[in-house]
Amino acid sequence: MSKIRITKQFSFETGHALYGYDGKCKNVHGHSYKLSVTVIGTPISNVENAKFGMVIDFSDLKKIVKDEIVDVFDHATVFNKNTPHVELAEMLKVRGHSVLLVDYQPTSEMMVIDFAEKIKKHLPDAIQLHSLKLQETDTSFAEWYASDN
Ligand SMILES: Nc1nc2c(c(=O)[nH]1)N=C([C@H](O)[C@H](O)COP(=O)(O)OP(=O)(O)OP(=O)(O)O)CN2
Ligand SMILES: [Zn+2]
Repeated sequence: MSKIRITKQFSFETGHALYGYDGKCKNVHGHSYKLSVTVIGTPISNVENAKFGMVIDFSDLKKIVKDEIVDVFDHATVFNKNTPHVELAEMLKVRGHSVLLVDYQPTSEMMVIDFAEKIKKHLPDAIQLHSLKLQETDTSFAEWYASDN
């Protein structure tokens, strides 16, 4: 049976700031991120299986990405926990704002690496993560490919 790639697309609104960056993105600002998740596998060939003909049910893939990424990052502001932005994050948190402290600079490159690790952990054994595309703006995106890593 042929190997097939399937893709599901997601979107979420997230704030961030690039501490130490030499441009306007050092300021707290936000993006309407778009994430495309592509997995690869062989369509299930057992007619008795409710998922017959599917690599993975799109809704199962959706649940993984929603639980691990979309619901965590949507309407949160992401800061690098290794910078003085931790103080700002704490102030926002105590006032009830949704803040995420991550162990990396929250560029699209580093976020897509984080997302790849999170998704891989939850995929069934027979399915591999093929690639991710994280679009920060209409003109800027980062891609992760299993074949590159
Ligand atoms: N390699 C990277 N460069 C930049 C990142 C990033 O994640 N990786 N992020 C930013 C900012 O957070 C922000 O996304 C600005 O990006 P930019 O494409 O420069 O946005 P603009 O609106 O200025 O772009 P247009 O050219 O007007 O579409 C900065 N760099
Ligand atoms: Zn940005």
